[in-house]
Amino acid sequence: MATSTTTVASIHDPSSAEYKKARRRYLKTTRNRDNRVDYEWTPFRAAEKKYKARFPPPDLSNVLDLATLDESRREELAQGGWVGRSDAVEWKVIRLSESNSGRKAYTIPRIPGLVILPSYISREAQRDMIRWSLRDHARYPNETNLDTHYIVPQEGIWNISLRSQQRDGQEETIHPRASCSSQPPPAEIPEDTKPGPRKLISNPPASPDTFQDIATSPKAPAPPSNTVAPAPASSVVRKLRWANIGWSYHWGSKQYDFSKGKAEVDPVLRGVCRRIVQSIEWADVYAEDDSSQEGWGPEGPDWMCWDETYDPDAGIVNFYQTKDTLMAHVDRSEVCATSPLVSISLGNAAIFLIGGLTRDTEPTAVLLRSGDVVIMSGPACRRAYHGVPRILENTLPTHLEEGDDDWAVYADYMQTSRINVNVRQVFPIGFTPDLPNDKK
Ligand SMILES: O=C(O)CCC(=O)C(=O)O
Ligand SMILES: [Fe+2]
Repeated sequence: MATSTTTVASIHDPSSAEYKKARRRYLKTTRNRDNRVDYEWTPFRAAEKKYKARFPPPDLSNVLDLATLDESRREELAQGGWVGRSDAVEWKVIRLSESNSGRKAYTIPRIPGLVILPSYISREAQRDMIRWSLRDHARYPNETNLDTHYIVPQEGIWNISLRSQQRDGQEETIHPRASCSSQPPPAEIPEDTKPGPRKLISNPPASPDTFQDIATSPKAPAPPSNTVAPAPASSVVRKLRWANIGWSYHWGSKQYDFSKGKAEVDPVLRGVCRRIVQSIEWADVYAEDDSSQEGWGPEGPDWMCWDETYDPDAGIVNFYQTKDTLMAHVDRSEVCATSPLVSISLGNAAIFLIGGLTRDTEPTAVLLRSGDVVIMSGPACRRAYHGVPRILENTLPTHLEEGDDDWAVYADYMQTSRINVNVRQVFPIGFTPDLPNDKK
């Protein structure tokens, strides 16, 4: 059974061993660093730097933490000692349909179109989604970041790694895609499997006019690195960073590859996302916003029809280890530029930053905990810069440390992980992209 290794608040307590260790490490690694504040930093970059800092641990008093309003999440809040504030930014409660008793939905007036639903996913459903992400989804035929550099058998890295553990000491080896048997150990870890910020490429936004070009000229995928050595399955599983949902998308080139055809979005996940979108009283999100008519495209706002027209066809499952970050970016590869993007957080908590249409807008920081759902919708939010500068270590809630049957192996992985299930709509319903006949 997995156990929490750090006592509550230790990294925040100057007399604790953890605090002293972090300080020593900080002094050692920053000895020769130029510590001047860079005045060239955009407000977004400055916020990323602030929350990434290992020492001293960042102050979260400007981070919106809606879990602090919920008595039933007290224990969760105490884990790791990372707590933000409910009054860090102005918010409003909006209506949810009746079937959602006990749940709440919030909007942030400074980011029209952003909806936060704390603790929307039940504890049981969180465990099911974690199992699904690792065991059922991060495997053939869905693409993962590992496929670029490793030959991962069809059952997927999670199942192979589990089988290896059960065989007592006889670890299965995962082989690199590029042959490197005569090579020395890798000097450099390939970008796709490296912890830390992802390298993101900026592409022009997708639109009904540009997508046909994209569909017919996908960028070549990155070549496999020839510095990757064979590795035991249990270490490769920790290098899993993403697994694709629906339409094929490559994080490296930030483009959909429509030529690969359309894969089904898991029906349970699709149902969860549609129920969430259908539950929200969108008039509470948009009707009172003065600028609500702008930026929607030629036919104007369409939020009134989302209960019928919202249907996700793509997405990504992100797997973070506690040192990983996701740099500021805009998700603009989808033709539907205003349709809701549903983002589900599982496992350790994270700081989520969301700003505006450029990096010059000061971002709002939101503490996302396991079971929280964020919706990014509409012109002001769907194409706003956002990122994840910090996974908050030791914040795995107890309901994910304990579970029945097979849960122990998941609890062990989740001890240092966060999973984000990020679901999007690329095309309006009824729109059939013009693809080669065999791919439709
Ligand atoms: O991990 C998150 O909360 C956000 C992920 C994200 O922005 C993305 O997958 O595009
Ligand atoms: Fe994103």
